[in-house]
Amino acid sequence: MTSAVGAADKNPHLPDFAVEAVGLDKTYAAAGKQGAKHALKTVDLTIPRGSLFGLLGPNGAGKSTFINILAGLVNKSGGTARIWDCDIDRQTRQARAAIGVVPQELNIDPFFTPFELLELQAGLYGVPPRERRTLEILAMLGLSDKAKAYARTLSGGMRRRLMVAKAMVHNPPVLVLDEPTAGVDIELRQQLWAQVKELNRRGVTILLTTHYLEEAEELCDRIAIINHGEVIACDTTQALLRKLDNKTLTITFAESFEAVPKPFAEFSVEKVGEHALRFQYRASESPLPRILSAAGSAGLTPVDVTTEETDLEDIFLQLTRGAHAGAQG
Ligand SMILES: Nc1ncnc2c1ncn2[C@@H]1O[C@H](COP(=O)(O)OP(=O)(O)OP(=O)(O)O)[C@@H](O)[C@H]1O
Repeated sequence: MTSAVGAADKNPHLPDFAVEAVGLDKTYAAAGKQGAKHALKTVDLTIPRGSLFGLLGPNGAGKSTFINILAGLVNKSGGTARIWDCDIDRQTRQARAAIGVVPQELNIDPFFTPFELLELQAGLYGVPPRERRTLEILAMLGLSDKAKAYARTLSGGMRRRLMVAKAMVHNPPVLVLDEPTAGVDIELRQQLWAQVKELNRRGVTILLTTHYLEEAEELCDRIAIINHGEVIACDTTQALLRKLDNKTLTITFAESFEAVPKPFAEFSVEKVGEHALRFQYRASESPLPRILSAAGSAGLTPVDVTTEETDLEDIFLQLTRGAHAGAQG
């Protein structure tokens, strides 16, 4: 296994993609009164090596299903997936060795110390004692001085970091974090973000699921948005945000009008009520002087102006609404 920490980008033997999923499909069988659930619908997703990739979606979108298939915890119904160039069906052992998963729940045995827990985990993964990096991993996650403390005495933040440490014992080049900051306070969230960025800086490819748009925006260089088991957008964070470079300006006029007056023909504009117009424009433009001069030509007197910025939340809503209507993003 190639060492993730410090893995050089230039190494020609490293794969271009940390994860490649093609046509990944999952239907959970019906159980009791619950009907069958088509949770993943032929998902194609590639995660470039070295990226900090966010899988964003509302509850029940299929995020956990996707990562649990990669982790070997859920059997897929169709499609293929490769982790670090190893097929999860045909090279199962290598694929598993290439991935570390930090689950949502903090399942830590309170009667072990962090050192013991990592040693145990390394044993489970068959890492020979001489290859274990227990102290190094604890240091990397800021837990050196807690190495010999009982886990029950650790703070919530330390426990989260210990979960990350556990997922790193076999030195996987790909680390998956399932909702890493769900229910975590703001200060702790910032700490975890810093830690995740540092791991990524050291060469670990990170895939995280979240339903916090702010988290994806702050941390991730690429984002895929998943809804009802379908990927509805996948792009660099910057490109997604550019799509959001969208502002709305509403001007209320003293006069009423029946249709959008002619001088506003050059704008993307709609009439709202008897007296107001709503303009859509790119945040990078500043159309207000032109709009006001058009208002002058139309003989209208502005009496109120409001603006709204579109953010990731809006695009997310737009896209997910589109998906409800059966459209593809
Ligand atoms: N073991 C299972 N059996 C049946 N249905 C399941 C099972 N696990 C998940 N599902 C269903 O599959 C769909 C996708 O669930 P999944 O947990 O992958 O979503 P998610 O995006 O991770 O949501 P969350 O953020 O709530 O964890 C949901 O409708 C869920 O109820």
